[in-house]
Amino acid sequence: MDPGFRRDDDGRRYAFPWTQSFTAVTASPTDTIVAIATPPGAGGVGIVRLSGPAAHAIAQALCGRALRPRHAHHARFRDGDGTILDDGLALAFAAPASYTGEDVVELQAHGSPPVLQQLVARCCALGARMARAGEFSERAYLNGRLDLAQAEAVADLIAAGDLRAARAARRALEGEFSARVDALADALLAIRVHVEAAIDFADEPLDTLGGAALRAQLSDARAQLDALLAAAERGQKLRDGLHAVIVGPPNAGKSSLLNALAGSDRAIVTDVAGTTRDLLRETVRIDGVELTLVDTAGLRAGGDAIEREGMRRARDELRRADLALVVLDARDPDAGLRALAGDLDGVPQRIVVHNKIDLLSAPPAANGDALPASARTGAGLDAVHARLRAAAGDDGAGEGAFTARARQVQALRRAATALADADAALDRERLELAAEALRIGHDALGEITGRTLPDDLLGRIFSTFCIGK
Ligand SMILES: Nc1nc2c(ncn2[C@@H]2O[C@H](COP(=O)(O)OP(=O)(O)OP(=O)(O)O)[C@@H](O)[C@H]2O)c(=O)[nH]1
Ligand SMILES: [K+]
Ligand SMILES: [Mg+2]
Repeated sequence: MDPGFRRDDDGRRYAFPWTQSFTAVTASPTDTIVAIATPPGAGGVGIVRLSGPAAHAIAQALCGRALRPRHAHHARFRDGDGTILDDGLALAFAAPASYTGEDVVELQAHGSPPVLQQLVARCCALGARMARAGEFSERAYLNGRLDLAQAEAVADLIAAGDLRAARAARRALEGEFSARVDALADALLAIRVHVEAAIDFADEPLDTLGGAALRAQLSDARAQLDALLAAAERGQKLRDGLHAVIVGPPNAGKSSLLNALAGSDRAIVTDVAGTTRDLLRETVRIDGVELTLVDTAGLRAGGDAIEREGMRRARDELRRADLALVVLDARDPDAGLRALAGDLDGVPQRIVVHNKIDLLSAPPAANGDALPASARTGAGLDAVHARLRAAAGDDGAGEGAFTARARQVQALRRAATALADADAALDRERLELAAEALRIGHDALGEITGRTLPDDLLGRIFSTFCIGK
């Protein structure tokens, strides 16, 4: 069904505000869910969270008293036979002013796994059921407390590997990303209204129907979408971490560079060409930015069966890389690069390092984009750090990125393609085609915030969250 338009009784199309045409997934959960909200393992405090219509009644039975919303109560949590399971704080929130939009209770007990499990078991005996992964956030989404991009940002914030990723998730959680998607969707709706109206006057040339203004609006929307896509792609890298593969000819110093960047002797270094065979993965943090570095076997013709298998793995890994960190011997970098032949084709980004500059008799001459360095002395490594950090989505300012998931980036790309199609269709005055492309673009944007969402997507999205969130 077309979410942006309705037909009146005479069959004429009219625009229908898309935000209103969105019918929330109407499943209104009637059961009360419970889960341990703090991470597994022992801790000073552990929190059990309840959400749903019976949350307050269950907590009352457990604590032996009624809870006033938004007050901290000291309470003894008792089992069915009156045994004290633990004592702690109980906090109640009344619907709709809670994380999920339902009645919620948080029980803060001692962070002992068996105690917390007993509390959960008691809540279940009193009528709750165990929450599925992500079910609290799913309910928050279903009750309109968060849109989908914000709900995903909650999971991203929890999983953030470093401060920059956390900040980007925070921005998405505060709705900045959603607001930009919504603004763009509104702009597209206006364009759709215009095109649909023009279809009804198909005999007239588009120019007389405000065609120029329409084209200007569309090109504006495309520019906004491109900027949003760039910010989302940067955020996706922050979220997923950059996957950088170190490649180069044997003995160029790849393993030495990995060790220097990781700050520890992870990889075996010898002067024997062909030392590294297996892939060696290392998560490194460069000035607070997390990325995965993979050391690989040196690429060259020949080699024994083990080395050839190593090279096969290296090439395989390179195909999945976001970035190739190419290490060449500074004394003859060109020969090294030639040895890599077509191996670097298709890798989205590369950083070339001319290593072993300590062995040069003269200081290295500027050589294109290549970074002169020495894994042995540490010379030039700052520049390697800076380039890696930039490639990992940190533009220095660190602003402007939103954590984004592959799902969201794909939807933005689909929208961008659709708008390009719409533009091309308008060039040819094919209004029906343009209208259809605009609808596809509009729907793609709606998927990001969850305003237009294929039903099966919802379950898949929330099942990737952790329990208790
Ligand atoms: N002088 C100098 N020697 C280096 C430097 N980097 C690495 N080496 C030496 O070069 C040799 C090869 O280093 P590796 O790190 O094992 O090189 P690799 O590229 O991993 O080699 P393979 O795994 O065999 O492909 C070792 O003897 C290192 O000590 C450097 O910056 N300066
Ligand atoms: K070596
Ligand atoms: Mg090596």
